[in-house]
Amino acid sequence: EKNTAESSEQVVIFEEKITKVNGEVGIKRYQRGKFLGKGGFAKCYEATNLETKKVLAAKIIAKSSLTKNRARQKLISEIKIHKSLQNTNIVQFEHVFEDHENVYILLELCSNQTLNELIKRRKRLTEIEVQCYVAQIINSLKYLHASNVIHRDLKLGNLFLNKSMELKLGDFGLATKLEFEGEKKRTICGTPNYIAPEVLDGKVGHSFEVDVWSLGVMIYAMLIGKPPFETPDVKTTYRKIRLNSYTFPEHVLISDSAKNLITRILNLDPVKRPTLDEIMSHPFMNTGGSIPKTLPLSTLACPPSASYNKQ
Ligand SMILES: CC[C@@H]1C(=O)N(C)c2cncnc2N1C1CCCC1
Repeated sequence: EKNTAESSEQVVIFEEKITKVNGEVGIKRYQRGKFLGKGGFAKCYEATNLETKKVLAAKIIAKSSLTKNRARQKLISEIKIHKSLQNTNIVQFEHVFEDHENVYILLELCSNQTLNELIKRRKRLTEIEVQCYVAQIINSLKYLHASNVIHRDLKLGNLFLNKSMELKLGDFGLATKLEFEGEKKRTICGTPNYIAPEVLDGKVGHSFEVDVWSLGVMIYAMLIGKPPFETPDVKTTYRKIRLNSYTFPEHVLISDSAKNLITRILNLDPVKRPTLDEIMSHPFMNTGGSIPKTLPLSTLACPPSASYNKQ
């Protein structure tokens, strides 16, 4: 028969041996689909649960890449925290299992990639679109902080978009859970453009306010097209962050309420930054279409942002 590429392409299955409660041994099979890309130590693919036909996103981490204890601890922490979360604006953690070679993490599929790709394509978003994405980010952060979890790596590349362009916060590799009231964290971590000044300072310790800082950086990046402190060199970026040195470029028109909100959030003093509720009730989040105050957030229909799906 015609030896076309399809027929020679081998079907890759990864399977999980499960022992049911009654002691019976069963097998769960997943068919590996298209390559989604690399994420840290992981190779990511679409994966179909052959029983339920549900298509998921699989992060496959070779155990051989987990020799260093730091990488192992990070993965264990990511799984422990992400597994415990359930929110409409957080990537759903579906399942995790391992075999001799790999660890398999199965997550909710977000087929419209991330806000990072959207900004790269569109250059910048309209204020209405930004309000809509910010409302969803705040919804996820209110839940996360109420669960005593700090994300610590908020950036456009960790905000995923599903087929309906709904926003889903993902990648809990740098997240941490606070064990007691008022606990402060000291480990320096995050992505240079989005990292809060107090994390760089390293002496005072940091808490939930670092996620609010990163939200301010993301609002700026969505409206302007690039993050406020971005430079070709990380050390210079850190200096600009510590000096709070950024400007609003003349050629990009943004409203005074947008500038006011960004300025309030990017305060070097964490306690002076607005809370998530204060951001939600800021004029920037309540101008544009006259949305009656009585409508619950969920009915806030987002304006159509062109999705990637061709169909
Ligand atoms: C599976 C890893 C990561 C992710 O976390 N989610 C939720 C996701 C969900 N849907 C598609 N891709 C996703 N990714 C991409 C894959 C390559 C880089 C990041």
